[in-house]
Amino acid sequence: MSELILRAEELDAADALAPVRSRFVLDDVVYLDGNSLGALPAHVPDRIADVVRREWGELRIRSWEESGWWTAPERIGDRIAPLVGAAPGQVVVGDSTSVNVFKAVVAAARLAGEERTEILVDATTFPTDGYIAESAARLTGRTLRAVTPAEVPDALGPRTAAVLLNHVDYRTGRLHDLPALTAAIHAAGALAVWDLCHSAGALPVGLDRHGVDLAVGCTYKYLNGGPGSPAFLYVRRELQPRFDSPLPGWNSHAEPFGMRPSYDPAPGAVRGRVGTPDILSMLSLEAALEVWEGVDIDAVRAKSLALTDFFLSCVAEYAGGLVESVTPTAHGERGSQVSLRCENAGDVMKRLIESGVVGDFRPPDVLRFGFTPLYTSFAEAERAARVLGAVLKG
Ligand SMILES: Cc1ncc(COP(=O)(O)O)c(C=O)c1O
Ligand SMILES: Nc1c(O)cccc1C(=O)C[C@H](N)C(=O)O
Repeated sequence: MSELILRAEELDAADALAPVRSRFVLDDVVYLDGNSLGALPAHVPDRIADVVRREWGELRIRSWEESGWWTAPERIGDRIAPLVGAAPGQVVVGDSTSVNVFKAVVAAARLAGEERTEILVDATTFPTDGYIAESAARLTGRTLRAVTPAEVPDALGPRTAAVLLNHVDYRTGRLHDLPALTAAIHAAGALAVWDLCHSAGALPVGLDRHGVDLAVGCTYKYLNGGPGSPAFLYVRRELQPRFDSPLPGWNSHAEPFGMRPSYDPAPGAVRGRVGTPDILSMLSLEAALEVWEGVDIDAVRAKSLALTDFFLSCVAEYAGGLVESVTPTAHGERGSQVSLRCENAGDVMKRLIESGVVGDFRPPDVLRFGFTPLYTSFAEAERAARVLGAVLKG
């Protein structure tokens, strides 16, 4: 047996998170795409069957109150809050990430005041954030400038209203320095809006500690909420009274059943709600979050770094010289994925998937491998690198 296989066995035997894997539905496939769609937690189907059959089928309309449907967005927000370092009452769940990016950027521009005429957006962002920021800028009468996160400190100035950044780059897996960038944005008098899609559930974020103003994130990646599960929006407590939503639907009204013609926003995170929540998806997410019972996000981070370190050393052994890592080696700059560049990456990923290793391909030449510490083992990291080496050597 190779040394790396033995090493993987030792690492798995010493892994305190290893038992959490049994909380998920998994098979023999090495699933390294949890950074796109997390695996199914085993108890979710029964919970959803109960929601459909009993809460909807039998209780019907009564469930809005009796089954806690009405308050699900803020209740589930409070369940996500500790994972992203937020005290209760600041996170609300609902809508897609894209819609929440829109709410957050428009609200940030409004909070910044009219004399601040420019919004900065991460030039390396997942495209939806760029599209939405452009529209938000146009609607609020601001100009939009795309800069890389490294260029942000120099681009800031008295005209900057808000800056929209990704915590982890979806393509390279680079972790950006949220504390330092947030501090620089604040020093310029602007607001910091963070997209946590690739960090929520993968590493500690520390939203409150670092004074982040607004943040959004999806729940179908490392939070395993299921395909299209609702996103979350964080609004820092001090900003909530002035948070002026561009989508002030009736669910965010102080008295939604008052059916008043004029809008009076609810206090707190509820102000980030819009319309009727997607209850089936929302309650799937709530059930999925139970896998975090007894799990410490710092332990998740430690395992994530150990997994990606180990995978990189296995890649060096099995595929050295055939791929180039575009993910930083420094721990402080790495999220929970490894991105490797190679020729014909699209075809390579197809062959990997046929061989039982699922990652994904992002144009033009990146193979992405996401490591979900709740269910990925070191043996799987070794096997993925070994199969990659075999595929590349043809
Ligand atoms: C950084 C980032 N933002 C946003 C999204 C997606 O937004 P939505 O949930 O609206 O599809 C993704 C991935 O899909 C993403 O990686
Ligand atoms: N949101 C997705 C979807 O609806 C279909 C397929 C993939 C996705 C993704 O999550 C893509 C992902 N954000 C990425 O980092 O590429």
